[in-house]
Amino acid sequence: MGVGEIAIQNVNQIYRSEIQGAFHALCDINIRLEKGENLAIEGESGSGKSTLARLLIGMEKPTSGTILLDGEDITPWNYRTWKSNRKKIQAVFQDSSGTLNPARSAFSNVEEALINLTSYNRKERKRRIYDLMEAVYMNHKLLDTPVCRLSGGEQRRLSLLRAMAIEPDYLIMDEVTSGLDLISTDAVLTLVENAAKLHRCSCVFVTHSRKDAMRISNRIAIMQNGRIVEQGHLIK
Ligand SMILES: Nc1ncnc2c1ncn2[C@@H]1O[C@H](COP(=O)(O)OP(=O)(O)OP(=O)(O)O)[C@@H](O)[C@H]1O
Repeated sequence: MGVGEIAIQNVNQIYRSEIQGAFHALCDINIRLEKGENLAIEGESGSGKSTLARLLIGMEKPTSGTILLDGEDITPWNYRTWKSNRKKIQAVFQDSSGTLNPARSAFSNVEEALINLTSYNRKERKRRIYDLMEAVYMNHKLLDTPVCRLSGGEQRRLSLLRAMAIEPDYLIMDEVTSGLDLISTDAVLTLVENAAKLHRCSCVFVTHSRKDAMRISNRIAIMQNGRIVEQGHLIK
């Protein structure tokens, strides 16, 4: 198994509570993704899409099963292992409050990731941030603005831009286009398309929108009640 491949094998996620008892949020999930492939995970609300995304980035551990990145089982990884792999795998969620520092400027939020995870010098960092701002149709003037004063859509684009700036091997996106207007949606999808082509980054794209899935993905898995009910290649 090479760099950029994902194998999700017999994964189950069971939540237990006193009121509900055992709830199977994910049942026997099996997905294999080759390097540079883009997988859309589509399904109705509550079908388990975000749960699967959380497992892929170590926010939760599965009840059973294995998840292999580059052939390595990530399920036993602890906080330190995840931290040392931040360059490899990046995630963007609908709510960007967990990834961006609201008090700091847009520029310093992105630059911090570049300082920590790449070897770009100051001039290269600035160039990269300006180029990516253009790619997502964001005005350079916003770079000096504290994140807390950006709109929800701008914050989402900024966190995507931040994740892509460091050119990860894997990019996990959960509902990154929901609630955005048509122009912003187009900008986000174009950026994802280009990143996948240029860096051969493997993307997992959680969405409700078949149209968005068709545009940027070559594979699709459709979920229902915690199970994958259909899986295959998208023909464009
Ligand atoms: N920590 C938890 N404890 C108990 N149940 C949970 C937990 N997290 C998720 N669930 C349940 O698991 C199911 C799947 O949730 P999930 O968020 O993965 O769905 P989704 O397909 O992403 O939905 P949406 O499209 O609305 O975001 C839901 O019924 C949810 O209530």
